[in-house]
Amino acid sequence: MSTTVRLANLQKTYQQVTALAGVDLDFHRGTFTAIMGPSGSGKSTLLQCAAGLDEPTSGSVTLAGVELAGLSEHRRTLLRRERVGFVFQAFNLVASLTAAQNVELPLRLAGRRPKADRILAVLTEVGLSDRAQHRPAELSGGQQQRVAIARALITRPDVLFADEPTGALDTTTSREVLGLLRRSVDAYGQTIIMVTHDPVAAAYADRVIFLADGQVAGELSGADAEQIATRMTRLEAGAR
Ligand SMILES: Nc1ncnc2c1ncn2[C@@H]1O[C@H](COP(=O)(O)OP(=O)(O)OP(=O)(O)O)[C@@H](O)[C@H]1O
Repeated sequence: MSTTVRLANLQKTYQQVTALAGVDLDFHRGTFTAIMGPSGSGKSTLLQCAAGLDEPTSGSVTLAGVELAGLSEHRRTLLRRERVGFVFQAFNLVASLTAAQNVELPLRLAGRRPKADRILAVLTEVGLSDRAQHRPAELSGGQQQRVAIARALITRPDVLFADEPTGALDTTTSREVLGLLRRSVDAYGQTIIMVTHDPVAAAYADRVIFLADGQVAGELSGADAEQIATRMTRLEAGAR
């Protein structure tokens, strides 16, 4: 199995606070991984460092075969633009642009000319072919998140990072969005790394990594929501 993202002895310290205390993880191509852990355990820091949005204090991040340490800010930006997709809790769509224009944006930023049929195909994949000309304010939260996923997938990124992608959605809409992420893994071999607090969301992943105090505190593969919730309860009680 080929590795898309490799973290080696990753450490991150903010002033006196240790957010990551030596994390070693490999994320394989075409797999869906959830990152869980108590509040403050380092999940967002891990995601930010792995995606090249933040610099670790020490250790190494290799993304699609490229070592991030020592890359200039410009090279790092290009790598993110070409290799990485992002989905956030707050959707982060551009309010003045239609769904189709939002989806086109990463291609335009990369200097590529978007093809209308390709944009429509991606919007169709996320079930929004009839909403291409609607602006974010005219869409429900779940629809906005599906536009954000289409925007993240349009460049066919090596890895999609998702930070609490269902945090602002109700249960039914969350399931739709998670089903969509799962399908992108199964149908296109997308690689996904997702931070979540929700054991039901994590159960859509192939593997769940648990963090505690900035370190890997265990993992589960193919677990259901109940098994994941049980492990989380133990971690939150301070047990490893
Ligand atoms: N910019 C910063 N400056 C100082 N400390 C920070 C900063 N960002 C994060 N931290 C600290 O690093 C630790 C890990 O934070 P992080 O946000 O990665 O945790 P998390 O697991 O994502 O938490 P949550 O589930 O509450 O979002 C925490 O103790 C946090 O207070």
